[in-house]
Amino acid sequence: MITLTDVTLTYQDGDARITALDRVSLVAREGLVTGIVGPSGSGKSSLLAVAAALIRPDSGSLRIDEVDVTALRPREATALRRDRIGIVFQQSNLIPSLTAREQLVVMAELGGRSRARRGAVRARADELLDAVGLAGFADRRPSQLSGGQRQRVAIARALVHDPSALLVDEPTSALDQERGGEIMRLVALLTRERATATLLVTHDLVHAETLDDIVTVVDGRIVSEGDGSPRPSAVDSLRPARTS
Ligand SMILES: Nc1ncnc2c1ncn2[C@@H]1O[C@H](COP(=O)(O)OP(=O)(O)OP(=O)(O)O)[C@@H](O)[C@H]1O
Repeated sequence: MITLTDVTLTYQDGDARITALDRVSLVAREGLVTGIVGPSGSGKSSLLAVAAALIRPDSGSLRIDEVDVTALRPREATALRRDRIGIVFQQSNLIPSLTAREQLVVMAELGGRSRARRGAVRARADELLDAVGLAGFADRRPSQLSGGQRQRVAIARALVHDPSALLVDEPTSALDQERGGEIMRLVALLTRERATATLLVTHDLVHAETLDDIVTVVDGRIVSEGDGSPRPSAVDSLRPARTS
């Protein structure tokens, strides 16, 4: 579960300060995708960055499950980010020289796993690539994959440490509508299967049926939120996705 309580975030802008988030509170529950929508510049990415423990807010708190992240020392926050938080960026941010499998193995080894466990790490990478519809693509480099496939690798990579929080920033922005829909359904399916609390920023609602809950941000404030319970259409629309 991700819990933001009364979060305010400002940025220095010359002599002035911009308030990007203004006393924002929200709860994202495990097994559900909470969509964050709102106009450009409203604070969506800032909200995601705070929830990912990438930016510390000026005030208010972030909890991941039972842990108050805002009370942690920087090193503890880094460890928590690695172990409990998976992040998927707008662009897939893959390393060009690595194969799909290696992208996941490198992420797994950031956790300091020993060589003795290499076989297990590789098996885990292949299991995740299979889960995102990329069985058979493990040896391809990013340049040998389509945009949708690259985004699938990025999603698999975010799941390597079996996170409880999954944060996804505009995953469809580089894709056509059909591929974008496949990625959104995949995120929804994995959210349920792996019981992640998923926060997903999107600028449009074309694929709204894959969201369980929708939070609207305007001028750094939440102006509307759902009731936190799954919408029937979101549950019904899930099917195992294949490669795109
Ligand atoms: N590093 C920064 N320094 C100063 N101001 C910033 C910084 N990052 C964001 N802002 C400002 O904070 C506000 C919120 O920005 P944010 O990127 O969170 O919005 P957004 O809703 O994600 O926008 P978009 O949909 O265009 O990506 C905006 O006014 C933006 O200009």
